Amino acid sequence: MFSLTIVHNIILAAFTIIFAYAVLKGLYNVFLHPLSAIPGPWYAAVSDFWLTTHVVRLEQCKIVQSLFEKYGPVVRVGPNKVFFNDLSSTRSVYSVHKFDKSEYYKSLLTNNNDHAMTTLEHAPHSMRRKGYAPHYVPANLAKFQPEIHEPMLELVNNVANIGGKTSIECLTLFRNLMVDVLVSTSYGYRIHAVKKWAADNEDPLSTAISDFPKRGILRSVVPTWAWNLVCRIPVARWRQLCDSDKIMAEFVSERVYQARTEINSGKLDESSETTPLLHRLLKYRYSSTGQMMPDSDIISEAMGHMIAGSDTSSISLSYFLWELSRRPDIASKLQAELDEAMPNAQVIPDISVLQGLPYLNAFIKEGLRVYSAAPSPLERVVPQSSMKSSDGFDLMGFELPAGTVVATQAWSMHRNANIFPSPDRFSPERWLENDQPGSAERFVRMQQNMMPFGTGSRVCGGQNLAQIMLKIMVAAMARNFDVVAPAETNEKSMEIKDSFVIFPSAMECKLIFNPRSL
Ligand code: HEM
Repeated sequence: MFSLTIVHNIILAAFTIIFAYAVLKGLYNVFLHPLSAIPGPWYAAVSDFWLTTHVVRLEQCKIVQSLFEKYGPVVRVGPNKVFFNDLSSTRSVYSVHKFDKSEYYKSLLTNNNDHAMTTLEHAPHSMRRKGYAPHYVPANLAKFQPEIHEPMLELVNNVANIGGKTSIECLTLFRNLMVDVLVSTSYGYRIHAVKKWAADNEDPLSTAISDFPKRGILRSVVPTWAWNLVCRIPVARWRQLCDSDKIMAEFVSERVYQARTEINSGKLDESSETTPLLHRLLKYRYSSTGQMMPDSDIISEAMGHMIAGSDTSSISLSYFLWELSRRPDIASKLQAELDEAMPNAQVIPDISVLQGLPYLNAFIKEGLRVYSAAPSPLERVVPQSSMKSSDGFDLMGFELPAGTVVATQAWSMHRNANIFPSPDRFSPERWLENDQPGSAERFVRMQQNMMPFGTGSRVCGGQNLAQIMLKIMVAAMARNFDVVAPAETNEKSMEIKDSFVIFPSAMECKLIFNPRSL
């Protein structure tokens, strides 16, 4: 009896101390913390809990936007986190000072190893980037057009065969197309994911790529011991999701092994006009050490590109096509331009022709503004000594100490009504040149505020490929089909949710493609 009372009192005392500590810490964070002068809701300053509740409800971008609307362009969103919505601060953080990334990015590791996206520090990142960057320059990508056109036209023919009789789930279809393109341009290998889709066969790699982010979210909220246990649950679909990292790693490892064997046996076709990404990486030496890139780095890097490139592009295109289904005015202008530029709907013109089509390009710019696939805060950390001030970093008059996490988000930069009037309206026309006074200046301001691919030294490494793919996919689909949304695809099902990348709330985008009389 006596010992029970002691235990009871000890527990009570422990709870009281923890509670008192939490209250004092909260009060310190709100009133005495070096960031306490920064506007924002007091409950966000107390702890990270409030923002996390919105992250798990998949609505971080919208909630942050509502804070900017209420508190202005600098907002404290957590005890140690400040987000801003301002062009010159964006330049300063991402392009001039090139702050390192925050720990958040480690949740995107592939094969438990870094790739360009997850390498936090500037110097090691820059070494990695030099290895892959030459692959994505426009002149090199243009050489891969046959590898892109082939699965694209195969997809068009398969969709035409369905003849608009049933709706098609676009996220899956276009992810398969991206997987075909990424696998052939990265490894010089054909996986035929679109063909498998047409035959109603699932492609395990494509499924693994789509499962990987979901696995990442689950993995980050479950402790390792519990994760190892739940992954043993003998349900095939569940095991597939748990193993998505492994499935991708095995696929890429096989490609590395195959390419090394070809190189060592002198069988590699050096005369080929195109060099897949993998072959570049296999020959790449880190500039600082002169060492070859180790296989583990090559594998995680290549996996990182497959993940970064497939869902982002397929989600963007799905939203673009949904917009076409709702806006016959836009669809008819786009089709009129494409009918002229693509007299034969089964022949995709050279990319230089598509790049010269004003309405297509305006449509894609507006699509990237409204339906940016990765519009989330891009977190960086104020370094120990920043060049702006000896004590910290001056963000629009607020002194931020070293270690503060700072970020801006494309979602808000793209919805600034001073730069983009009626920002919620989808209007390709805003990107078309006109002879109204001030039009050129307005155009420059809009360009400066666009950041669908991020900005500065960590800008999307594959943005040129994404741009090429979006142009080809929109041109081929809009030239060949009229897009109609079935009743199940509507404002509610397509409501944007975000978890770094966006997706429709229904997790699908079903559309009907009626073949046009060509
Ligand atoms: C519409 C499609 C795409 C969008 C919206 C998009 C968006 C982004 C964004 C916003 C970042 C910057 C992340 C940050 O600063 O934290 C990024 C990084 C990256 N993206 Fe993309 N991306 C797209 C397509 C692609 C494609 C097709 C590839 C390549 C196959 C790719 C490869 C990468 C890589 C490698 C990085 C890391 C860059 C680095 O730090 O060196 N992305 N992407």
